[in-house]
Amino acid sequence: MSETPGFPAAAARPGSAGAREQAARAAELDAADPLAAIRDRFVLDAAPDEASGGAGVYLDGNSLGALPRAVPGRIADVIAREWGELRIRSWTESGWWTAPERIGDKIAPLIGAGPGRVVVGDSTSVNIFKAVVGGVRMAGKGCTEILVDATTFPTDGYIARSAARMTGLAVRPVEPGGIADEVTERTALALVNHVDYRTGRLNDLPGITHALHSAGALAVWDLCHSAGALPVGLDAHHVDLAVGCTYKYLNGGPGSPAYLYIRESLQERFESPLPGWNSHADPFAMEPGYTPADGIRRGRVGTPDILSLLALEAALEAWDGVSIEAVRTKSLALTDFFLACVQAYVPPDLVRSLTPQAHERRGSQVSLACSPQLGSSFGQGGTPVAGQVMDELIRRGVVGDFRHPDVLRFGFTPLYTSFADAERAAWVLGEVLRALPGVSSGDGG
Ligand SMILES: Cc1ncc(COP(=O)(O)O)c(C=O)c1O
Ligand SMILES: Nc1c(O)cccc1C(=O)C[C@H](N)C(=O)O
Repeated sequence: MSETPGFPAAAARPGSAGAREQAARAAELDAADPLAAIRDRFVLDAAPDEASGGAGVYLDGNSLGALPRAVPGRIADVIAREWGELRIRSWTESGWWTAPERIGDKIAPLIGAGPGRVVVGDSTSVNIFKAVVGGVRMAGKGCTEILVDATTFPTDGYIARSAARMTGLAVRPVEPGGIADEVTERTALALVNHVDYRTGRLNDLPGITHALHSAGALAVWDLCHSAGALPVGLDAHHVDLAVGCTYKYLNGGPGSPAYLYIRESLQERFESPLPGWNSHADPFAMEPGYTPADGIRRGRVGTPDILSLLALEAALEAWDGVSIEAVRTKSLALTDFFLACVQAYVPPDLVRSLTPQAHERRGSQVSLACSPQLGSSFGQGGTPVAGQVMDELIRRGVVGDFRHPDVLRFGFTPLYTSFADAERAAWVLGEVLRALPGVSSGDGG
């Protein structure tokens, strides 16, 4: 392990009383964890280990989920047998043609949707386009604007602006907490992130959806950072349209296809802005005129990305026998415990949690703002130190990520993250921060 300039080599971990207490608590929590055995369904590094200095704490499942063990064998079979031997017959005999709806129905219970309401395919960005233009086409004639979450992941804003230009509407950015006050009878829809990608704040999906409906507007939710991490309740809260990716907490793999949810009672009115032949009522009639399919199939576009789709289907087997409620319970316990360990191990005032303390406002990540006012060797011209801190954490085996300008993000995937992982990550963070110039170095804990 080569050293990062400015950071000493990782020291052997001293056994202070505080650290022993947190490590013992982690062991207790792991022993009592009903989801602990699910970790074996994933390919991960060996568990943190005191003797070796600990390797492999993966806290970036909110960007790219870990590999489920069921995927490689399934994909090998798809390639060798379904493609290699059956070839074109697999569209029917191996169920390739119906995979987008079949896999949509497997995701549906995780986001509180009944069967026939979710279709898998295309990227989240493309599905945002379908949902926003499709939503505007269903909105009242006098509508002049689309509200967009002012703190949104950028792709949503970019696409909403383009969709607005194409439909003659304006985009107005609004903080999610202000939507109930800002929505008017001229609002066609609001596009909102369920969990904020930077801070991990969980927005009030039931309340915001209700406020939008009261003003006659549609609610379009981006579930990228909530699906697979917490209950969403799409049907129960009468959400109109929703999109989300499958490569984060659903562990579908890099670039795995996204999904589109259309409320059942709206499906008949949904007019896709991308009416490709897969969404036609009779695709193999190959008629020049377009007639949309009934039901959720009208959310499809063109030929599905079969290898990625079937990798996702195998990945979803990791959910067999797991309830999303149990995942939420563990997620909150993990993030509570991580925050407690950060408080115990990190010298005061070096980091500040951007993630809400309140459980009802917290997603499944912890974002820590890392102060820019540290030693000059770390902050050239006022550049925050957080990026270098994350580089050093990764070098020491704790993988989170960094978002500009000063955010350290740690994602907790309850299917495979242990309490020992959380404790180890907080310890290493404290160690890295104590090594910064001008920070007094105790042994933490
Ligand atoms: C909230 C949100 N929406 C959309 C995306 C990305 O969409 P796409 O998969 O099309 O790149 C991300 C992350 O990449 C995201 O965090
Ligand atoms: N989608 C990503 C990608 O293709 C490459 C690297 C990262 C990502 C991400 O998922 C970013 C992520 N949505 C975020 O929350 O920052």
